[in-house]
Amino acid sequence: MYKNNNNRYHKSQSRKRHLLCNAANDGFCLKQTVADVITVPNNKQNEVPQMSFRTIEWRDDAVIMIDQTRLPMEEIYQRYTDFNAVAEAIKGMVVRGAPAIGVAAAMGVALGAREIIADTQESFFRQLDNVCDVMARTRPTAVNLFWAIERMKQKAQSLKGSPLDTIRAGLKEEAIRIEAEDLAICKNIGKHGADLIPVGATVLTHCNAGGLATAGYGTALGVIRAAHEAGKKIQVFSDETRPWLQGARLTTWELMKDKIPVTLISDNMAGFFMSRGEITCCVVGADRIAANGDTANKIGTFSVAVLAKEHGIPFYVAAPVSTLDLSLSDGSQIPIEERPTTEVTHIRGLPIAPEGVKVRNPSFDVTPAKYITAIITEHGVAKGNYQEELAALAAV
Ligand SMILES: CSC[C@@H](O)[C@@H](O)C(=O)COP(=O)(O)O
Repeated sequence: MYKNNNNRYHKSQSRKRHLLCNAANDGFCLKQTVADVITVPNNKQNEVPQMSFRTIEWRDDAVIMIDQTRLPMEEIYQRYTDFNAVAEAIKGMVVRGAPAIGVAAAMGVALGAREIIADTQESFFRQLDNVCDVMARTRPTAVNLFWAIERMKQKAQSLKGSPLDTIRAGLKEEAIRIEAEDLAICKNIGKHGADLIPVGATVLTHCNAGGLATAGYGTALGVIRAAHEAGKKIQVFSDETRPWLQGARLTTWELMKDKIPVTLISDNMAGFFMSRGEITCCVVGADRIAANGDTANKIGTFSVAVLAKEHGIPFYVAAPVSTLDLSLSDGSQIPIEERPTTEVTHIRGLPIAPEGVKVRNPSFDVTPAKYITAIITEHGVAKGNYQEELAALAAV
């Protein structure tokens, strides 16, 4: 048995204020009424002073997430108190990016634990398993989601026998801890990766592996941020990343906010700029990395990696060790999500293809390890023998 209640905060860029809206309607802010005014990037438990936006946070027993379906046109913060709605938000890309959906799933489990009405431990744990299953069915490729759910299950098990409110409080603390750790992890990825970026480099990135895809700072963009903070005077080329346009909408938005020089290109332009010597290196994120280094990331990453190899350009993957799936010997075993065909046939509701056309929409591809110059993690950099080096980094 669960309770349900969700709200939405709207930061109108023109009016510069935040509105609390009822999320039970169809999702268009114009129809919503002003119920409250808040300052959004503000969590006393875990300040993120250097980020000008907040991807996800636990506040006042609710999960607040920036709505990534609306960026860059509107900066809207959704408020969730129901785990089913968090699951829908993950599926619907309100929150996205492997580490960020891990944090969202953990917070969803913590919300679910609060919603459970149970007389016995058995009933509580049975219902908690159901909450975890709902979270696990959201998106199949990013292993961070399953890693975070497993961590929440282990936390609950460690508190088994305690009063249910103690277990609920423990789960909330664990979810907040996962978020805080993710930010620290991204900073360390940045530290390890920045050395690989030459002074004055033009760095190509694909999709969004930034603060929006994590608890803040980012993985690939964490490396770029750290190089920028070190004064290396770099610039970024951002692939638009069809069909969902994470590069055009999100990477450009967050880099421009941070005043890191960025140029938007369409996906089919990468080879042109590489052939002219205008790209120094590539840095991308990852959704799942197999034991041999094969890496699943946003669809189109593989093509960029092949082009980079052809032009002798280093191709780096930046990811936390929670993205490693050492149970898989190679990338052929990574499950690839296929998303709705309308993401390909439509842009913002407008059709761009004939009605009824046959469509495929795999959301990720796998880049074989041979195309990857190095994998940058928070524990260090693997280059060469991924089998051994990734296992060693995971064991730190
Ligand atoms: C730090 S995020 C790494 C990856 O999750 C990212 O590159 C990516 O592919 C995101 O895909 P998305 O479908 O937007 O969730």
